Amino acid sequence: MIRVDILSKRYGRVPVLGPVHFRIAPGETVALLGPSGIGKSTILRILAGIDTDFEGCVSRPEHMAIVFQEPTLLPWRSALRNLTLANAGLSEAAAREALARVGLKGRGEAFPGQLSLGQQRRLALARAFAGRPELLIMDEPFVSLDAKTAETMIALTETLIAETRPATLFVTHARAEAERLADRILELRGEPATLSPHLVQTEGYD
Ligand SMILES: Nc1ncnc2c1ncn2[C@@H]1O[C@H](COP(=O)(O)OP(=O)(O)OP(=O)(O)O)[C@@H](O)[C@H]1O
Repeated sequence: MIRVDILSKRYGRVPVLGPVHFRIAPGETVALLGPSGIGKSTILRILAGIDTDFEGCVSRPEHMAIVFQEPTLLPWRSALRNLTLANAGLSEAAAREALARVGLKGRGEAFPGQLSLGQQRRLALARAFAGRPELLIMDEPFVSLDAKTAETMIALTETLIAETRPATLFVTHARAEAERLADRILELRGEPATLSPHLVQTEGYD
């Protein structure tokens, strides 16, 4: 069980988050929804352990993967090496299989700069799922894509989540996207931001 218990988060003197408490069960997909600037990415960074400067505590599994808005690939490494370097113990055969799963069969030797942006995003997804993480964190992975590419990516993510079943927290502005992918939606509101009470399901979570 992943536990996030944030009492408060400030940047300097500015309070950004008030009390934010939620749990994510193994295999559950949770969407974090809210307007721009409310603190969604801040919560992801706290959950990922990238930001430790907050009041509260977080408990998460060690084995996690993060998909950022931009693909954040190593430009001087091949697609294959991007997968094996990020996932210790991943065999070359398994990495090739992971590339094939996202439609990049035969592109293992290509460098990120030789792939289109849509292909780079698919490579970033393959990298995240190939290691079979217990926790998957995604920060607006479908933003600023054309409608067709976004649809392909969402469908692919749905399939990979169904196959791999990590506990997933993903950030989005788009309610339709949240409703489609998530088992549960958490919505941030207010200043400093807290979770909108009527949307938070606590039953069954201690
Ligand atoms: N490193 C930082 N220093 C100071 N303020 C910051 C920092 N990072 C974020 N903020 C501020 O904290 C607030 C929350 O930012 P955050 O990026 O978490 O919002 P968000 O909901 O993810 O926004 P968006 O949907 O636009 O990505 C914003 O007002 C932002 O300006």
